[in-house]
Amino acid sequence: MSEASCSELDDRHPDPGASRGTVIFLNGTSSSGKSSIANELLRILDEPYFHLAVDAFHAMRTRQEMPPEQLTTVLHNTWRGYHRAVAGMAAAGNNVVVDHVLSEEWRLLDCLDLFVPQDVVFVGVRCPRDEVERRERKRGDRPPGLAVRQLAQVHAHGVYDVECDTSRADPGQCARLIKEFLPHRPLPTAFQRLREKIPDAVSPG
Ligand SMILES: Nc1ncnc2c1ncn2[C@@H]1O[C@H](COP(=O)(O)OP(=O)(O)OP(=O)(O)O)[C@@H](O)[C@H]1O
Repeated sequence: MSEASCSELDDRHPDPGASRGTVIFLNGTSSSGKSSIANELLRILDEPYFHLAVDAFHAMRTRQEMPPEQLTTVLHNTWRGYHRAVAGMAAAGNNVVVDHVLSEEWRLLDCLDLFVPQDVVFVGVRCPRDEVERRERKRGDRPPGLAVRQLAQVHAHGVYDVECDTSRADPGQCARLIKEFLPHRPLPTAFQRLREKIPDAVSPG
């Protein structure tokens, strides 16, 4: 390729190089209110953000029945692909809101391995047991008991940059708390501290 055509290509595909996106990582059980906060964040944040939800990835999959062993692998690979899609979007300079359920340890290890730790704002989305059960019953589109089964593992790592209790604050208030936190993020971030705590944070997944 000639020098001229190379520079034309560069003009059409500007590469800002060093810039990476911020990842606002919402973690909580099902029905804790993550999607509601993500929607509010996209409404109020000044910079462009993408809400990447794993449900959207599951919805892209073909609908045909498969045997249980295959389904287990396909679900696992969907999660792994989702993590890599988030990392890829952030690496290309896009800001991302992730809503995630860290109900299996490998998911956190995989994210710690993939995401640039100083770019992650790790948000604990807390909601007490009685209230998640009430919401789950009311919405009726999640298997009964799902949120309670996830409660013990989801927050087991114990470290966040910022936390909200959605039984005390509505999604708008939680989103504003996160927005106000963004310009004052102390270092090391929760992801940096977790990588120190778990030095071989390389996913077995
Ligand atoms: N702060 C809140 N106060 C009261 N109700 C809320 C709050 N946040 C969410 N809800 C309600 O709880 C239900 C679940 O909310 P949402 O879909 O945001 O949860 P989620 O954590 O994304 O769940 P899932 O992981 O199952 O998709 C919805 O009916 C929503 O209206």
